[in-house]
Amino acid sequence: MALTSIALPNAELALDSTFLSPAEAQALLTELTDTIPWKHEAIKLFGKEVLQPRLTAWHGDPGASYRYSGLQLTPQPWTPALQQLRQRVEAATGAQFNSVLLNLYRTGQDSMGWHADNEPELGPRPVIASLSLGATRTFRLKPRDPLHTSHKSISLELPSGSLLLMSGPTQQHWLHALPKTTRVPGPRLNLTFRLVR
Ligand SMILES: O=C(O)CCC(=O)C(=O)O
Ligand SMILES: [Fe+2]
Repeated sequence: MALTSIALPNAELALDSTFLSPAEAQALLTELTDTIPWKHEAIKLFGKEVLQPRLTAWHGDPGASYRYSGLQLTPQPWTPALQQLRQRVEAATGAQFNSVLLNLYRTGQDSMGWHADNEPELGPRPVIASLSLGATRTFRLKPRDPLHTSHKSISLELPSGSLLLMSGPTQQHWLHALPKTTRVPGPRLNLTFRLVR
């Protein structure tokens, strides 16, 4: 299959639900879960330190450092598996990436809150390629400025092996999140490939 665009005003979204075969996705899930040096980071929320509800890792080219919630993240080097994935994702999207943020949602209780990936180092129209492995989780998008749009939020199911491309004005006009679920679907690993300037 190929990337198929999803119509949404003031956004540019495309999804390939079968970018990797189920067997490839399962093998990668096992390899990355076991070999990536996962961290459980604290972030400051209203002046209070809290642990993020997920494990994370940041890999990339040496220059691709990233400022995020007051943390200066220096990337770990590409592993052979991540480097190979980067090349496949670049070939499929026609875009270039110099870093990848990995998120491991251990259970349905791990999650990510509403945000846009709009840090200045990503530039004005960031291209972000998001690869999902493991349990299918619901990815939600809602308008950033609900008072000036009649558009409702949308939900996308992201199955194992799927590739979601967010580009153009998406980060400027929309927020996204990965809510908790009680469906207890097992672990999910997500990789977002980014270009940091
Ligand atoms: O896990 C996902 O699908 C979303 C991850 C995400 O939004 C991010 O890493 O910025
Ligand atoms: Fe994001």
